Amino acid sequence: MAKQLREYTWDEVKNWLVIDSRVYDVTKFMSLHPGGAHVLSDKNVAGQDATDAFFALHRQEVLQRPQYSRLQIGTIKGEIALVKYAPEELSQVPYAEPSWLASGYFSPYYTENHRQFQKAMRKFFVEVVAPDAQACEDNGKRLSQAVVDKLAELNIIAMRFGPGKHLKGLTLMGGIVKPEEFDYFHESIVLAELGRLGTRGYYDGFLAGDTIGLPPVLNFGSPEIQKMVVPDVLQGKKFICLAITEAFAGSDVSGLQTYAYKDGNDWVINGTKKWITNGMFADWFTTGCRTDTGFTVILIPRIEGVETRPIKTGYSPTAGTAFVTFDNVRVPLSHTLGGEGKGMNVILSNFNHERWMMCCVMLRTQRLIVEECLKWSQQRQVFGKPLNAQAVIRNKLALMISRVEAAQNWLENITYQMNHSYKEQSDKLAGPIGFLKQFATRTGRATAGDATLIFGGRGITTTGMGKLIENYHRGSPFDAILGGAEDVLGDLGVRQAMKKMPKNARL
Ligand code: HEM
Repeated sequence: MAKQLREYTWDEVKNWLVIDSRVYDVTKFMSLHPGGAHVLSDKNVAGQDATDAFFALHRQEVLQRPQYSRLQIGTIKGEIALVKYAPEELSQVPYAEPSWLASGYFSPYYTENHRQFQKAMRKFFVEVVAPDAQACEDNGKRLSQAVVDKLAELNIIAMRFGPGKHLKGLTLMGGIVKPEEFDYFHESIVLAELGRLGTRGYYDGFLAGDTIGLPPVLNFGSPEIQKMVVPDVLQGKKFICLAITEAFAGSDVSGLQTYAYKDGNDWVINGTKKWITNGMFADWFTTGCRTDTGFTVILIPRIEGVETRPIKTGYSPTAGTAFVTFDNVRVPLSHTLGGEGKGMNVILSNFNHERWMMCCVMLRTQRLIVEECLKWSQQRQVFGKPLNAQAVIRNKLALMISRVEAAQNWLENITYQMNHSYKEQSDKLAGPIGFLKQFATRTGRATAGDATLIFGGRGITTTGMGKLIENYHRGSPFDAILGGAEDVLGDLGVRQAMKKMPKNARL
């Protein structure tokens, strides 16, 4: 039964704490307080309005934790709380939401259905995913099966492969959107809500392996292979990953050494793979192999001869990043995806969607960082004034807002093109998506640097006020490397443009 809260007058609360009109009995908590006991009995704090003192040092969510919320014994008579904890609602902080969600702004791209979908998706991410994200980011465990089961129930796993045949007959998000109406803006909304959690390792742990490992099966697998793999992955019963990079070679696919040779009706595979996202818990490995006829992609189940061990990266082990070894692994020839020697085609066809997904997530996290900085620079007092009274801080805010707004507008433009001409993607979209990812990762790291300076010591601390800044600063270099290194992608865009230069173009 919920505790009965009483109303108090200021005279009655001399020994207690009052934060935003809520009265807390901290008598027993004092000696346990991580910030020390005496601060709670200080004459400017105990029995006084400690709202500003509290919010200068703690995130709102501290008071939501059950062990602390139960310290509340009542409220101050006639006063109402000003600070509202409502993470599922649209933020009213300027630029904290993309303009299509900000009141008074208009967008040519989003419909009422996208808005309804966003509302439901936010609620789902806040209520179901966020607690798991924070726990796994901290303890390094893989995302919980309970969350995977929920994702499967709402068909969110299937939605992460974009619009297409795989959605046919499914009820998406309880029926909010019909499979035939689901478009890339819907998918971008799922990704944005994930990015808004601000937990970079968990984002990759959140089935990123499925999103890049399954498309080669969906697009190039035989009907038998698809039957064996696709339903289980979409229902969250099995997991798949993409195993291309090696210690020997990354983007330079010709340098890969994992070798597959034919023996009767089987491939026999030997080699190693490195930096394989979700490899630690994958049941299937969509694997790039050198074969006698060139580069071939082969689907390898976790069977005898397959070993995975964790790689310690700079972000949370919840991503399941693995070093994979294949030791005389035997799989039927029918596990070839896209034909023998035609692996390059399979891999290239994956890239645009992967890079676009990364842009959706990382730009939403970048926007979250802008929101954090706007809030912090308003509430933090330095030299007797809010931090945002300093022109150097406002200058940083100006640049970070401009960067994320520019990238968001570009992202929406590209998403619109994807809705209309996805088939022409390799021709029309590979270059722009490469440029956008380069831009988003550069701006991301610039914003991470600025945000760290705004937050100072808190920006390099994994808990407390600046924890999201610290996570972003540590995680944003991953965006610049995974899915294609930043400078390589810029170069790709220019090379694509060069191919299209009219031969007769002259100054
Ligand atoms: C019910 C009231 C309070 C609760 C539940 C509480 C809880 C906490 C917690 C959990 C932390 C660890 C850091 C974090 O997770 O953010 C912390 C740190 C701290 N608290 Fe409190 N606190 C309360 C009130 C206050 C008040 C009124 C003050 C003083 C003005 C205060 C001063 C501090 C300080 C100085 C730190 C260390 C901050 C840092 O490391 O940056 N706390 N508190």
